Amino acid sequence: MRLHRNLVFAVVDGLNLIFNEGVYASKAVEQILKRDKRWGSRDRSFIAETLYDIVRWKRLYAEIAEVREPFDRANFFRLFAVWAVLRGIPLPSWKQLEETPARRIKGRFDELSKIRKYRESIPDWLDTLGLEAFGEAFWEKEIHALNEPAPVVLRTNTLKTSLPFLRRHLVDEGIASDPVPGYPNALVLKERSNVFTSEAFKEGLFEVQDASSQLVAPMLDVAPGMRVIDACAGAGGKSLHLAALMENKGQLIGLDIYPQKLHELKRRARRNGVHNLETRLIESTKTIKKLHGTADRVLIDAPCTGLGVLRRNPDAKWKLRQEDLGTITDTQRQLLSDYSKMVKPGGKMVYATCSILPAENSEQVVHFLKSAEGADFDLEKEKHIFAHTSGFDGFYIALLQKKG
Ligand SMILES: C[S@@+](CC[C@H](N)C(=O)[O-])C[C@H]1O[C@@H](n2cnc3c(N)ncnc32)[C@H](O)[C@@H]1O
Repeated sequence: MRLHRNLVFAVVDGLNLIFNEGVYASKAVEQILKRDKRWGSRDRSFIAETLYDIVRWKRLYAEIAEVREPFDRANFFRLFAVWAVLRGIPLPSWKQLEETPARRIKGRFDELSKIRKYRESIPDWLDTLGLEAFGEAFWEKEIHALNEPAPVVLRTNTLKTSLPFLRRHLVDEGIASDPVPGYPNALVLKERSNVFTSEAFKEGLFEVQDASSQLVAPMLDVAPGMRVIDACAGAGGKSLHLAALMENKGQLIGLDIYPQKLHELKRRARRNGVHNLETRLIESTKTIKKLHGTADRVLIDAPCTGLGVLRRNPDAKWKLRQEDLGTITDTQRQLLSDYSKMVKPGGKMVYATCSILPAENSEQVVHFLKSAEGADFDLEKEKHIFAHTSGFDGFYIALLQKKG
């Protein structure tokens, strides 16, 4: 592999955006890729994948490169040099990369790989937390799996097509995919590709959604004609799935506190051919009070640490601080208490997170069931989904039923 100057410089600029300007990795990649229309798909993949790799392995690479934050430009080139040397990619003789000690890099890598927090490139607090929650053997497997790059998984939009038809349609566009046993609407791409530019996507035949995330909406046990509330709808990954399961019949209400997310949800709903969705911005407690006791089904896809989706958002390892955990669990507790009131007697509620931490998951449900609001609910079933056992994102999904 030959390294091209403008691509490597783009990577360095991307690292600066992420580590010095606080831009999310996904946004930084988007921003950098817009820079040069002449870049082909290989160039784009090189920039995106290298950026994600260096973000994922930041702690390990910084330790090997002997650089400390805040990083300057020279530090970013050193991180890049570590990335290249560890992949056996010959370094060009640019002045930014001269004096790269290749042999020392490999030696440091071998040495540091003996220590989990460096090998898996995670902050100390996260390593301690994982160890306490799961014990060493389980934690090692899970954090290792969470550092693997994630496959691209599609969810067939059954309002518009079927999985076999979508699969054939994608082949016609040069995109090969495989069904995933146990996930009735999922297709996993054989090779990473930018599916957002495909005709099938523009026609709303699929959404990109991890296989574990595709288990959330079916757990809510919805049927056409019901009144369903997606209380933390965001840009609507789960709302769109719920609408498909409801066959566009009944009423689906998507709530969130951010108008721009609901705006994006409406845009996606149009592409998906969803007609039974209404969005409502939560501006005060009144929005929720008006809905008390009215819903057959409520989904609380709660804001969380995102520790189950590190494969997609490796920068969460560095953005999240240990002290954030308390604020996040307080919010989750409050949402369970407030939003469960929207469920009708006899109705059902799903509480879900894309985290693996018990404190955000089963411990929240146990606490809720012991509270005054939770006394009316029974836990029907729960799924603890881990990356190393499922091969997909880490998730937690609990189904609760309100007594009749
Ligand atoms: C895990 S995300 C939801 C993802 C979304 N359901 C999906 O499938 O694409 C959590 C969402 O909760 C929203 N949120 C945060 N605080 C909230 C609150 N107090 N009430 C409702 N939504 C809230 C966030 O804006 C975010 O969109």
